[in-house]
Amino acid sequence: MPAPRSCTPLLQQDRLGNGDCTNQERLANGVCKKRDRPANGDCKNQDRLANGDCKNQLLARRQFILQHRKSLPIASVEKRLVEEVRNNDTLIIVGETGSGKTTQLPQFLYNAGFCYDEKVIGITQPRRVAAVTVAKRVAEECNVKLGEKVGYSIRFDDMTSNSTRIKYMTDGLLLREALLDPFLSRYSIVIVDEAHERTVHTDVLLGLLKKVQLARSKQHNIIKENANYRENSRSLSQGAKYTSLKLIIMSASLDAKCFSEYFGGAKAVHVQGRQYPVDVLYTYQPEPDYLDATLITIFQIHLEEGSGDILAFLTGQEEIESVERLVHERIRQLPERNQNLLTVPIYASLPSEQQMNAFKPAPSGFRKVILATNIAETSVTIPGIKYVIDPGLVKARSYNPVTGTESLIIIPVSKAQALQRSGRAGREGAGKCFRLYPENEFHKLIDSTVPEIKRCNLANVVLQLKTLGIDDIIGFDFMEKPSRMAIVKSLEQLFLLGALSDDYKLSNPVGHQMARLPLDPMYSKALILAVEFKCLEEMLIVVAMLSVESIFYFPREKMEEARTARKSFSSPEGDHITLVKVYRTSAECLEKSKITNGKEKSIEKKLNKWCRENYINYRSLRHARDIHSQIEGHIQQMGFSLSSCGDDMQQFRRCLTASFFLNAGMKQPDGSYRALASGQTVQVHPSSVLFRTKADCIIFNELVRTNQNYVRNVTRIDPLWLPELAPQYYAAHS
Ligand SMILES: Nc1ncnc2c1ncn2[C@@H]1O[C@H](COP(=O)(O)OP(=O)(O)OP(=O)(O)O)[C@@H](O)[C@H]1O
Repeated sequence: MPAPRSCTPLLQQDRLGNGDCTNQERLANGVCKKRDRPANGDCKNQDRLANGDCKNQLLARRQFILQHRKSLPIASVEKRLVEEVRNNDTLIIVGETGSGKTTQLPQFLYNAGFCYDEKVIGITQPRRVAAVTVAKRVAEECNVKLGEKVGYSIRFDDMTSNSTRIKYMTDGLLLREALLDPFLSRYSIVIVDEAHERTVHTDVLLGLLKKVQLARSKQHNIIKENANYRENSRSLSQGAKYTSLKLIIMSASLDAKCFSEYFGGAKAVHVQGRQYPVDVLYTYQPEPDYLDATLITIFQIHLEEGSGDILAFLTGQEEIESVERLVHERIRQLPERNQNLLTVPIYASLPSEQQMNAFKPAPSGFRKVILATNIAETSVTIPGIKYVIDPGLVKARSYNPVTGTESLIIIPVSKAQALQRSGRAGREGAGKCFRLYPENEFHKLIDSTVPEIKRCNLANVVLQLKTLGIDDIIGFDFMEKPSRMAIVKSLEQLFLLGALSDDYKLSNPVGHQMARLPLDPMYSKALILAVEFKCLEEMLIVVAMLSVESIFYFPREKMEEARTARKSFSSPEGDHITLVKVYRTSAECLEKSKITNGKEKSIEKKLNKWCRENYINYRSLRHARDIHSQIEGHIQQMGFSLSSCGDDMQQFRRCLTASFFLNAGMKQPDGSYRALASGQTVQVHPSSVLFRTKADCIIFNELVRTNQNYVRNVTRIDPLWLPELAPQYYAAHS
């Protein structure tokens, strides 16, 4: 392997202009001082707390945080912002990345008395990792234990208590809360942060909050009027419950006008200024291989720039893992003095405690490079990051309502996303962002991301809205309406899955059960049906394993060994049963090591070793185990009992057919398949165990579009099962 090239040609906007990025004088300028600062969390140990040194460190840390808060741009407009919130029921706040919106505004509002009558200020984030890390930071700033005054709540992890008044959460979680408390009566204020991301949850939440806000102010007015006539204490206390709901929409890169219009001309305010500058650099030419360009830039920074950690944005787990391997290979070729570079991955399907590794400081003398998907794009502050590498791409969902197929495709980021990414540098000092595309390409990017609601299957959204009692989906006040065709398709799908009655109402128990499970409707249906087919144990494993990215991995240099290892798990019936085998064999390995050595760490080590030997992705498997136990909890709450079909895997395949019948394919004379629901021609993906042995009829879980249409996670079925087990679809379509 050749040593890394010294420099990808980069042109610094504004300041440098000449594109020379090897000039040591310039590079020395922004040396990060972060390691001089008191380290976070240094004083956990109680013994050391008693020690005066540590107390001093804590005091210094508090002082430092206080100073830091005062220096944030938002600090100078605290009074004005509080006044604006008092005077407006809905407010839109736009302020630069790092100006202090997410961490400071909730504290301003708490101090201004908005948590009267034990009300809560709720702040939603599109991503779990942001909700958790920001809550931790704000708890530290408030000098309280996390879960007391300041807490967070995300799916399967609730760190709040009765005393929590500032609550960070995912937007999906607030939607689920609305199912139990349609007036969101615990909240005095809801802040929808990073609204520019326009995730499907954000968009549904905005529509719902608009309704709740209206309903709450109506209730409030009625109760106030009643209370004027009779000093009735009961109606007064109800009045407290139904005080009007304040709504704040926030982002650094928001089209304030369109949000304002949606909220009936709501006022928009701008918070000026940012704390530290970020220099943005571009390449001279488009980069033909963005992964290679990322690698080169990582080493260019490592070898030529001053201290400070690196955050590189990639599109998914597989990419992150392959870049991670390449970085390790190249580190080994460097002189020993330069080998002080660590990699830390972070992506959505990584277990939470492993995600948190990205937030831990690198050991002294080391530089860390965080390889991240867009989960690290907004809201988060990763201490130590001074350099951001942005290849300008993102993996996004795309949906074709005509064929009913959803796929993940790699597309250029929007300007808003590019801005957010560069905003991850310059949070503790001046930073640099290396955009791996020419500057003119930046100007061609779309301003903001196309809302997810316009490019995804809406079955989940529709089921959620129906559960909230919203029956007229087409008439629902979406900020941007999804296409009528997409709505109709999802209503049809839910009807075929048995969630809706023939007048499209959520009037049967299956629909309610499906809505209770936090899964895609087809997966929920598979679990519910598995009770009948007596294969819930197997289906639960499959659902958990399919919820993570790539269980198997095939390193380029050891492809043959990896293939041989996979063969030992392969089932001739297909990928689903293969996944069951992997899960069960790994569970046996765990059991064995529990018996021989009960210590948690060494058990995990054994599992890790077993995974390496079998070319199984350890991180994915751990995540699948987590998901398995979380869904098992739901299933138990719903009163289902786990039953296994034992060796009768036909039962299991029949159950798959009964639930995933919309994803069936029939072999064509040329060896390709015809997807029966959409009529598209598809190929079995090379990663499937059925890639070579072609079955006549298959069920698949996923359709991926690259240079052609591939189906992944495939199982062989008997074509006669389709009309037998899904007559509602196949009898009608035959
Ligand atoms: N976990 C943390 N550790 C260290 N510093 C932090 C942390 N969280 C926030 N900060 C500091 O507080 C500043 C303000 O962060 P905050 O998230 O409130 O900004 P913001 O305006 O919401 O930015 P964005 O739009 O990027 O979310 C950061 O630039 C950083 O200096």
